[in-house]
Amino acid sequence: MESSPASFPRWVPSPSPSRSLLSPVQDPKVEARSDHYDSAEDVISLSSSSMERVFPFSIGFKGTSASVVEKSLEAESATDVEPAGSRRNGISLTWEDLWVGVGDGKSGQRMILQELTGFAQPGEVLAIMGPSGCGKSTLLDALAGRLSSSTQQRGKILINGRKETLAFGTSAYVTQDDTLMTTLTVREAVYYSAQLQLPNSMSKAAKKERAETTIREMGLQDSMDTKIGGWSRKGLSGGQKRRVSICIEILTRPKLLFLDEPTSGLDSAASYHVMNRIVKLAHRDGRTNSLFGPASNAEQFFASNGFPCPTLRNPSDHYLRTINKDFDVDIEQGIDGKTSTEEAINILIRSYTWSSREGKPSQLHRSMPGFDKEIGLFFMILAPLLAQYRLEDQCSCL
Ligand SMILES: Nc1ncnc2c1ncn2[C@@H]1O[C@H](COP(=O)(O)OP(=O)(O)OP(=O)(O)O)[C@@H](O)[C@H]1O
Repeated sequence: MESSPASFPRWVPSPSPSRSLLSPVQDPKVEARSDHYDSAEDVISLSSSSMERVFPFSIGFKGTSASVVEKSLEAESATDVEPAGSRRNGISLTWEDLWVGVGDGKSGQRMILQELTGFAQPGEVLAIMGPSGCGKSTLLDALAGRLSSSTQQRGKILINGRKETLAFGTSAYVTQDDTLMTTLTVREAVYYSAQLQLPNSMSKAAKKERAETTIREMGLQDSMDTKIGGWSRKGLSGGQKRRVSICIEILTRPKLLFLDEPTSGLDSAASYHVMNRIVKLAHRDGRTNSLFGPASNAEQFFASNGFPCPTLRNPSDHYLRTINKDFDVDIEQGIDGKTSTEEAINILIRSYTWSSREGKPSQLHRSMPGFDKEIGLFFMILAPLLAQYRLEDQCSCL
């Protein structure tokens, strides 16, 4: 019996990064290239809402005084829920010609990211997809200004088209690793965090209410009084811990939210609900059209290059299968019985480079001289697909 692919649930992709909060790398080359973007088409963004926590963007971050933070938070609490479609407080994020490298132990440098360009706009949820180790976390770390000091970065990262400092609390980052106090209950962890993060102008009762609402939003109402637990004492499951981490980060309704694998450890229903909630938070500040085009373009892109998604296969799985060459040694026949992964990657890179030069997928994209295949593949997937893979498109398929 044959079923329609549309009747099958699709995997909800999850963004990534994971490292500790560190000072941004101050690269003189980056500083020197801090032009403004004039065109709306030259802009990107992630999700949205409002407030809290340091956002050490790699360009121009100078820190923000507590009073500014407080004002920002107070203003936010006054307009906590904005009408759907409003982009008034949204943040657009653009990155262009972004390079990140690390020392290779000798005197050279190994590039992790090369010449990446993209954007995210308010009200949008973008998913970054790519094989393990291709640099997804590094990209998000770079965008969030969290690259470790052992890395070097150059390129432009612009906020609302400008080299700008975000007020404290404007962005939040849910890391891959859950760093939670194991002895606290869910209610305590989220409430204490609300007390620390939310402005003094909010009453204790309002903070408590915000904490409990957020816990419910993440479907943790039945675990409110469960201790988080750790290796010595079992408490929450891994997926529940992920949700507590997300709760803590969205308490303040940040305008820019970076999530590193927010659904790891969650079953498909929980993944759907968590992502659905995140999408709703993003929509609170307004839905925008991605210049990279809708997620469905990805299917067309792969199909037109000779790699159509087979019936009943999840498209996201198909893309990753097509470009992941880590296990090529196990694949004798190539991905379609004749083409090797290496060849498939080259075909996709050439096609994307050509189409971008023709101005098709992205006017932001520049020619990519000298980028290696791994990075090319990363760019291929990250720029046209990653940035295109909007969660609302995914969710609507579920
Ligand atoms: N600070 C660093 N020093 C040295 N190498 C690094 C550093 N940061 C990242 N790398 C390397 O860069 C590559 C990309 O790492 P990254 O964590 O960004 O990949 P990823 O796509 O997020 O992988 P995964 O999906 O498996 O989490 C890896 O080979 C990693 O070892």
